Amino acid sequence: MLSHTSQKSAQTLLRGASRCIRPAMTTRGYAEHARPLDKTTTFGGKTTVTLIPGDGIGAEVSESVKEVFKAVNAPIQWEQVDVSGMEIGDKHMEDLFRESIASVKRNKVALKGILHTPVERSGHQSFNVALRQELDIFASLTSIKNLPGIETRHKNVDFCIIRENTEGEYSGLEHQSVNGVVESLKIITREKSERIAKFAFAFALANNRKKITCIHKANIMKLADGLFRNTFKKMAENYPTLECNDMIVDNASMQCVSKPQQFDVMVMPNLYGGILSNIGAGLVGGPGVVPGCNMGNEIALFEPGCRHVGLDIKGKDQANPTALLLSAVMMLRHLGHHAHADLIERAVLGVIAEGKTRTRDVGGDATTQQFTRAILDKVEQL
Ligand SMILES: NC(=O)C1=CN([C@@H]2O[C@H](COP(=O)(O)OP(=O)(O)OC[C@H]3O[C@@H](n4cnc5c(N)ncnc54)[C@H](O)[C@@H]3O)[C@@H](O)[C@H]2O)C=CC1
Ligand SMILES: O=C(O)CCC(=O)C(=O)O
Ligand SMILES: [Mg+2]
Repeated sequence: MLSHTSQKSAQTLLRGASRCIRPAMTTRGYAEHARPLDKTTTFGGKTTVTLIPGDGIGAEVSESVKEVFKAVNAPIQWEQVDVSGMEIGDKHMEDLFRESIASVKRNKVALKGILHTPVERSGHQSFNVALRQELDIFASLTSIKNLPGIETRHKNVDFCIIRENTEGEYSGLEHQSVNGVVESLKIITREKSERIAKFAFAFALANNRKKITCIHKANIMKLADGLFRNTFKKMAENYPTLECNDMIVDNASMQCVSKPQQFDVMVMPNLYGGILSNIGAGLVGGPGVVPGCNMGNEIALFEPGCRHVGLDIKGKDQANPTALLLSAVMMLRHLGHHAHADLIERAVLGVIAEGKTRTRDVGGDATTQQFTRAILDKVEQL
């Protein structure tokens, strides 16, 4: 049984989850999450969505999404905020960051690229992480699925990574107690472990998934990951129809690259999600093809599932826009625009399956613009 206070928050969450998650009705079986649609900003049949292109390849792949949305007449009005994580300490950027948060809070739905966080500077919190914490978009979802046409070592890969998005190793609490000794705090709370476990089970049921694996390192972090794992196990008692197991993160990484078909839904603390979503992306074609989203009780923010900035190819017209396009497809489904979502998805997957026009990351030589053009042509044919 859950404690009294936890029961209360679990009940709140239950209400949130039941309205937050609707069954998938998708051609690819992507999760469809939803928040009450009446809270979106909709005028004249168009829903206003915050667009944060981000750094690196963000501008180019966002351009691709905008072109495709225009071609299919998707009922979306973009509210674009060009915030960047590159300019540390810049007052204008801090203002834009606040503006992006205000915009997402207002619109409740966003599409986002990735903001860069320089490794070498201290005293600068990642805008990506700050955004997730401030908006309390606590559940990160990455869909790892083979795309027909992209040759991979493993076939029939289809699993979802659900990652706690607001605490754990990303708490940003570090200090040097004495010179040469750094303490970095990982925060795991029962409340947030319960809400992510609850989310994962509700998600699995709503999306006709059969099995949930909790990933942890409770053999070493007995208190922190022990709490995460025990909370998951308690929650599992409420879901007798779902098969549950747990796995240490080291083994899970090995299992992922050797027998990925054993996984269906995986739930885990923050950093393990970052690592496993990257391993997962490697299984199915790389960061350019994996979509994702971040869900809160009211806000949904869609962004590429393994969150790469791509500074090295910025402005070179080489980026694969598929990850952002498929994230945008998830967003359209979230908003109930199924016909537009299906059309874009069929066009994107159709071009990939044909294999004539492919970006370099998946073995071709097409530019971002050529790949986008091929999708637009495909839309015309469908
Ligand atoms: N460095 C940062 O500022 C941030 C890093 N991260 C995380 O750190 C990890 C590694 O990040 P980085 O080293 O910055 O990786 P990165 O952004 O340099 O990406 C790695 C490689 O994948 C390629 N790539 C990524 N997306 C692509 C696309 N759509 N099309 C074609 N090629 C693409 C890049 O060009 C690059 O060669 C990731 O897991 C990411 O989630 C997350 C947010 C910010
Ligand atoms: O924002 C960052 O700099 C890193 C965040 C990260 O690793 C992630 O979003 O997966
Ligand atoms: Mg990461």
